[in-house]
Amino acid sequence: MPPPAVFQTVAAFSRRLLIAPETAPDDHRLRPLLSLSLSPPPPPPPPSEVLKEKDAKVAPLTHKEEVGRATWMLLHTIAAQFPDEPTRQQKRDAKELMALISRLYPCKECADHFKEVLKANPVQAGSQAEFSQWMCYVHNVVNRSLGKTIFPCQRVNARWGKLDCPERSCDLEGANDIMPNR
Ligand SMILES: Cc1cc2nc3c(=O)[nH]c(=O)nc-3n(C[C@H](O)[C@H](O)[C@H](O)COP(=O)(O)OP(=O)(O)OC[C@H]3O[C@@H](n4cnc5c(N)ncnc54)[C@H](O)[C@@H]3O)c2cc1C
Repeated sequence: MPPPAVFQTVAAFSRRLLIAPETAPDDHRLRPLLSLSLSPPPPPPPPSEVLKEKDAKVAPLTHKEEVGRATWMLLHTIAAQFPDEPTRQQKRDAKELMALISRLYPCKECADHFKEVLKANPVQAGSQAEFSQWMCYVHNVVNRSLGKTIFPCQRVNARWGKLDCPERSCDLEGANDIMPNR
């Protein structure tokens, strides 16, 4: 015998409240802990549909803002991990990295603007502190041009500190380390 109409209404309402409308029904993170559903759960979708839904959720970065945030995260993290006493090669690498970003950054107007920023502010990578302060400075130049808040560079180590890797396994070797200067 089907459940009384009042229960069906409550169950339908609870599903609408507890599961975000744009959420796929199999997204366990957003499923309610307690569902009032009286009907058995729908059968799982065929594997091909699951793939399509997952693909949609991990769509490639397409927005300028997302690419920007991801790039700044990488650049500030590289600067935070940069050796206190870099080798000549590491100093060259830092300059080359920034030059490559200014040529290959996937937003032409951003790349062109960043070339100008680099011309006016040549890379300073004589030490970890110098490189991370320089990175903060040029990020602020971009922030200013976009009307964004200026970041206080004295707080850059608090925002982008050394990675917490076991036994400092993320640290790069520098001129001061066992490996000789390249
Ligand atoms: C090289 C480069 C050039 C770009 N040029 C352009 C452009 O010309 N036009 C455009 O529209 N977009 C450009 N972008 C993207 C833009 O800078 C932002 O990344 C994007 O708009 C998203 O901004 P956001 O406010 O989320 O934070 P973001 O600016 O991406 O910053 C990410 C996080 O870094 C921290 N942060 C902010 N400022 C600093 C700083 N000075 N030092 C250290 N940490 C800081 C904050 O915690 C912030 O949340 C560029 C990105 C890069 C990497």
